[in-house]
Amino acid sequence: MGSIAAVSPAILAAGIRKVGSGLHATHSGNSGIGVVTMSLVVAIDGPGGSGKSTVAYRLAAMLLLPMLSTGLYFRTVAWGLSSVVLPDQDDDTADINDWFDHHEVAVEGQVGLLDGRALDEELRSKRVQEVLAQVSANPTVRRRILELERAEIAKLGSCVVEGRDIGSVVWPDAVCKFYLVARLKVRLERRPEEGLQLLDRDLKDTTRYHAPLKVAEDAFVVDNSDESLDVLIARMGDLVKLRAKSC
Ligand SMILES: Nc1ncnc2c1ncn2[C@@H]1O[C@H](COP(=O)(O)OP(=O)(O)O)[C@@H](O)[C@H]1O
Ligand SMILES: Nc1ccn([C@H]2C[C@H](O)[C@@H](COP(=O)(O)OP(=O)(O)O)O2)c(=O)n1
Repeated sequence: MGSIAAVSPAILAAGIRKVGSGLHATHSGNSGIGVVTMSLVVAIDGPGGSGKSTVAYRLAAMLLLPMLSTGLYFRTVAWGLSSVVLPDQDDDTADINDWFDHHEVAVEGQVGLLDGRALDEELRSKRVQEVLAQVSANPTVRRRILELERAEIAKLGSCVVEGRDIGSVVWPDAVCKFYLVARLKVRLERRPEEGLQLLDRDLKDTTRYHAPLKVAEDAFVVDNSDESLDVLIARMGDLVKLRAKSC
């Protein structure tokens, strides 16, 4: 694990432990022999209010890559499931599989799509906030969303992906992994509408049995409490380029 706070990208790069190439060769074309393209996935994980979406958006723009906010899958499913069935953490129910079999969940930009209907403000509603942690802890929900996330990342090819378990579970071979943190006071100030519910979600996200929020062992921990976004993005961009070159 590294820290981005005070050291230069070159030193940081030397401290990275390599677990995979981070570059995936994908074949396109019906023959199976088609063009070989290389993809570069950047993973950004961290707790709520640490700045993941903001940083992912800015980093993706700088690197000219698309971004994917995986929290939107969980919020969209929480919205859909909350009107049907509330899953217990360890409940691997047929009901949930059935729900997924009969509904189409997708993410496009910063909106979730449920059966083609765009959900935006709904995803930050009280109804979603109340069930989000419970839905996110359910193993069936996680398994079904994991399939969607991986399919979307494979489709995008190269992208910046943010969430809770991207570097540890969804895409462990990401070329560069960041784990964002920010002081609690700062996070609460940045998320006034959520208040102390943020703490509750932190606790549930980090202690759930399936794919808990944790720092991947080869991730850079980035403190986003005080640094300006411009400085942070420039450093992170340098690191991604260094990592991509070394693969
Ligand atoms: N370095 C920063 N300086 C100032 N504001 C920031 C910084 N990083 C994030 N923010 C702000 O904090 C809020 C929460 O950030 P967000 O990206 O939504 O966090 P997350 O996706 O981790 O929940 C947003 O309003 C964002 O503009
Ligand atoms: N990769 C992910 C992304 C989100 N989740 C769950 C857990 C989170 O509390 C909710 C909402 O995620 P989201 O990224 O929208 O939340 P924040 O903007 O970080 O507060 O979804 C997850 O379990 N795994």
